Amino acid sequence: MRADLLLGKLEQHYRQQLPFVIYALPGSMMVTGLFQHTKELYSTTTLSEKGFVMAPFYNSSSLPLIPVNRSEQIKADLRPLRLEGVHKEIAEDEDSRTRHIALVSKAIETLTTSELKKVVVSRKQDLPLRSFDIITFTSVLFSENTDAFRYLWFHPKTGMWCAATPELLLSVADKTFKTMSLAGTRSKVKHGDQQWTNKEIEEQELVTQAILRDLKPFTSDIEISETYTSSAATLEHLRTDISGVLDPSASIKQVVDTLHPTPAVCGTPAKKALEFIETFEGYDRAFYTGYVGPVNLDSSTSNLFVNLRCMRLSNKEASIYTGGGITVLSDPISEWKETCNKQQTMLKLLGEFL
Ligand SMILES: C=C(O[C@@H]1C=C(C(=O)O)C=C[C@H]1O)C(=O)O
Repeated sequence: MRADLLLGKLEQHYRQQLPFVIYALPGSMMVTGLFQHTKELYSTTTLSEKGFVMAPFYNSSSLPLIPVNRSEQIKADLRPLRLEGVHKEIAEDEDSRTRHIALVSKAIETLTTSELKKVVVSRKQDLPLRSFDIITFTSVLFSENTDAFRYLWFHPKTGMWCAATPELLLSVADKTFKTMSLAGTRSKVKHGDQQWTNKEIEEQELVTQAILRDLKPFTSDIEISETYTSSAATLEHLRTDISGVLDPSASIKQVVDTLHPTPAVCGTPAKKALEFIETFEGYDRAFYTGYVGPVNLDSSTSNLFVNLRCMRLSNKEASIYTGGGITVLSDPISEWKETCNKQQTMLKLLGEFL
């Protein structure tokens, strides 16, 4: 019943172009929806309000927020409405391929001749939709990739965005925190039990070290897991879990501002990587590689995820955003393929609308 109620509310809000967000934490089919009463664009500069935040990649002091006290909150178990995605191949776009390979080659050249050690480069692919039905789409989004954090956000000022992201940026409950270092990508089917290459091991280690360095001033009792293989849809990544205690004086915003953007989505040194991205990537990442999630909800816990395996949607078009970390050991053609593989997570949700 609650599931029908939630989806009914969603359809009505979308028809009226009223802001809403629905989301589910990794491993859960319990979906929370926040349905804002008016079209106003609320924002936060401190992450101290209760609500759902949607932060862009590029530094922005004011972050879009759907506040709990301006919304109706509905929770529902979406298990009864389970719906599988439909796999549909799309043709490789030659122009995008040429452009991405040139971008990766430029990155490798810059890495060899400067102090830049890693840079994450990305692309956006626009796909026309034959039709779009928000209820079917939502059912598939929340049925697939249940290990990921899934959300669907709509605001008339930002458009509609969704993701099924495997990457936690920061979760905080009672001053204890969790985060992860996630990098290195390979296809699950192809590699089976094979070892990871040095390129991937080094690339992920760079991310772990940067996170530990950035957290040091605010934290104590840090625990670091072994680095292990973690699966995300058809892909696998290298992952290290990091947890500990936040200093009583540290605010979530302070910690997030030092972590974001991590070298998993930007590079290292961060400033140089950002300069490269701004100069050569050639498009606006908008909310891709920003962070999203509930803040100060459910007994004051916050769960922020990196906005990956995401897309922007309208009734007519989907724009899928994907990228990958480049080091001097990268191969441009493999990097192109990696972005195509990463697109599969979102493509499977679009299946019947393409
Ligand atoms: C940039 C993306 O993913 C990030 C980059 C990875 C990589 O370079 O191997 C792996 C996981 C993510 O941290 C993306 O999915 O678009």
